[in-house]
Amino acid sequence: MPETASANIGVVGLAVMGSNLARNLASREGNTVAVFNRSPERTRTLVDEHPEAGFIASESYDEFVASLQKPRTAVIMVQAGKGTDAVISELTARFEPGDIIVDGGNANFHDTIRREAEVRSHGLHFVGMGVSGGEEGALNGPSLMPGGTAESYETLGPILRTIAAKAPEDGEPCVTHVGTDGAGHFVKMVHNGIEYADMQLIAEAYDLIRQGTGKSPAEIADIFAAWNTGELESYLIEITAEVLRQVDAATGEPLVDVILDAAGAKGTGAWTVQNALDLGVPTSGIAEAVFARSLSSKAAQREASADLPGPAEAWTVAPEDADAFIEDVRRALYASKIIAYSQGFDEIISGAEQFGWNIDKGEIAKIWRAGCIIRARFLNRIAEAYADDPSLVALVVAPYFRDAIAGAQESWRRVVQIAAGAGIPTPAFSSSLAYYDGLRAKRLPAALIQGQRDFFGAHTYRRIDKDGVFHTLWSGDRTEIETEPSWH
Ligand SMILES: NC(=O)C1=CN([C@@H]2O[C@H](COP(=O)(O)OP(=O)(O)OC[C@H]3O[C@@H](n4cnc5c(N)ncnc54)[C@H](OP(=O)(O)O)[C@@H]3O)[C@@H](O)[C@H]2O)C=CC1
Ligand SMILES: O=C(CO)[C@H](O)[C@H](O)COP(=O)(O)O
Repeated sequence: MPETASANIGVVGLAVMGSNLARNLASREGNTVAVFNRSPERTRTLVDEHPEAGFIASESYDEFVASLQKPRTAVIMVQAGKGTDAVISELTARFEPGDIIVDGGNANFHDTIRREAEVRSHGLHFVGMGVSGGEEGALNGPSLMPGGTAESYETLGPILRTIAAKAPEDGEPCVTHVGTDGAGHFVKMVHNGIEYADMQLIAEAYDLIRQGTGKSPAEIADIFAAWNTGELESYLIEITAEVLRQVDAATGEPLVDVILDAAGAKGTGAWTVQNALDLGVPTSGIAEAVFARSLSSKAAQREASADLPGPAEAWTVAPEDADAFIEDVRRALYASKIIAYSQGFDEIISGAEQFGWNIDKGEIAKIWRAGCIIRARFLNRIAEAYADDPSLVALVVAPYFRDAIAGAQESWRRVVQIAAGAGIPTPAFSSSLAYYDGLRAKRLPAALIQGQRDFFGAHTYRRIDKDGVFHTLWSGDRTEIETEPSWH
């Protein structure tokens, strides 16, 4: 048991994220970091490998809590779900009013809302904090999305600002108080949904170029590296080039050709879509990205379907057209990426309304500029768009994005047409374009759907030419009556 409470912050959970976050904290002036892990071996390994960090290590919750200065602050970095609840229960039993428990795991924000209320009932602060950037980000500077009370952020904010990534444009730390209770984890969830869409779009771009031009992964790596110097500049484009360039030591083949084509998922993308459905937000590009991973993992169905008929003729791009095709794909990728972010921010707006959070969209764009997986040059444009018009209804109508899509849309349409004709699945490219055209449409066939609903279920409809709610007597003389609204 430590003789004095000497740490100003503690970390519970010392797997890849917690150990790196603890080292990041310890490297900042003024911090003394207490560390604890359920299995003591991890704690011992961390302390042995990093004596320079000056960790105060504990092998029990009692010791850990005793090593923290009051008011105590502990960051939990454990497996989200039951592990988080177990640690919260141990800390809550030992912490005192005014102490702060931070959950930096990928928690479901509904759990965070529940936990915040429960922990608050003990007089403690609970901060659900989204952390993005993986292992490297946790160590050198993640993007941080804390929720919780403004009061807890007064204590926590200065420490978080020191460990967060710094935006390359202005050096601003990538952290902001997102909103109360589950707001931070909600925004992190949407971040991950956008991450799924971004990754799927990149994968579709790669697939089209590979199948269309026959270029090798290494050649396509060069294309992505070139794209990374322009408007598509982003971490995900950068690492795509790295992955495509990698050669498998065992076979000498490109690594991408020996990796099983079944994409995993831990659940945050699915949460984004589940909540979008609950909120009535059309995040179709993100949904397609989640479903594309599911489809890729349906081994039996894919095997059984492998001989199903496709296009009669094989498709390739003539060598003299290859550069133009690749440029079309680049533009289609940029336009679709804008849609993915537009849908993600739409979900943030609706979630904020639903849960009573005052989320500053421009600040969210700013804290995603560095440290996180979706960091990208064009986040500056999103921040500018919300600075120009904080009540912007959709990113796609902001002047910069409107112009960007105007410049890309002919390419985008060609790419989707070619993919459909060639039988190459591009669910994210295609659904993003359909979403864009759906938003643009002066009139949608939803009118027919309303007519059908009224026919079979008397669900009623509204008219374009007068107020009120109407029903046609379909089973009677088919005259129209004004009526009470049915449920939706
Ligand atoms: N990996 C990544 O890139 C990112 C991860 N995250 C999130 O950060 C958190 C930590 O991730 P990561 O470092 O990958 O670790 P894991 O998600 O693999 O979790 C392992 C850690 O959880 C601890 N743990 C599990 N169950 C319990 C329990 N009941 N009581 C106490 N401790 C428990 C383990 O302790 P023990 O050693 O005893 O088993 C270990 O320290 C997760 O919530 C994850 O979703 C967020 C952003 C990125
Ligand atoms: O949170 C993250 C980055 O922001 C993680 O990397 C994320 O959990 C990866 O998700 P998945 O395993 O579902 O692809």
